[in-house]
Amino acid sequence: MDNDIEEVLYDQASIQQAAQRLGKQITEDYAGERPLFLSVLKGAYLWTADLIREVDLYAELEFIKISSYHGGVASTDEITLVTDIRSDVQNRDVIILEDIVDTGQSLLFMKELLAKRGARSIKVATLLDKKEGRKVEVTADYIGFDVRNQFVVGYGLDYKDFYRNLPYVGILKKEVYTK
Ligand SMILES: O=P(O)(O)OC[C@H]1O[C@H](OP(=O)(O)OP(=O)(O)O)[C@H](O)[C@@H]1O
Ligand code: HPA
Repeated sequence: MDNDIEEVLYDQASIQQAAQRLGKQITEDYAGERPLFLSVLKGAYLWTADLIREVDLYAELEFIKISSYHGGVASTDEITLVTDIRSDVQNRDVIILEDIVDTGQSLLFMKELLAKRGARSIKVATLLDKKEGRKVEVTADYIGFDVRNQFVVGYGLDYKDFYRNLPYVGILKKEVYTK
């Protein structure tokens, strides 16, 4: 798998540091509150595990699964809710956990869904923010790293459902997805 990677951008140690930085920030910002962390599967599973352990709050964790990509590098405008949560988000302070915000369409979908269900506040903690990729206007509140407009994989992020288990985030070689 390593041979398919052009460049390693963030190794496990830097991701750990980002989780510590954001976890501390969230702990301060939500002092005395009981936020609901909503992790967006599949991509956010590793980042969720890292970040949540750096948060010193009575926090709940839920997982939701949506799908925006059809296994390739190009995005689609269609987002589908694959697996919903059971808990009630009404009047809750929700923190969405994402691995990456790219076009912003997945995040917008999530924010609209939570707003419709009556969440009291909605914030977003993402490992990666690819601002140049935006097709819709949406912002993240807690950002691990800003990435350039390149296709990245690893640490939860996939290409055709592979590479999620790489212990770092890296740029996928172009020839891998153009061949
Ligand atoms: O900002 P966007 O362009 O919408 O892209 C970001 C979303 O795309 C990826 O999920 P994907 O739908 O590929 O599912 P996955 O998490 O199961 O890989 C990623 O995990 C984000 O949720
Ligand atoms: O760069 C990316 N890599 C993997 N999945 C993604 N989903 C949106 N952007 C990306």
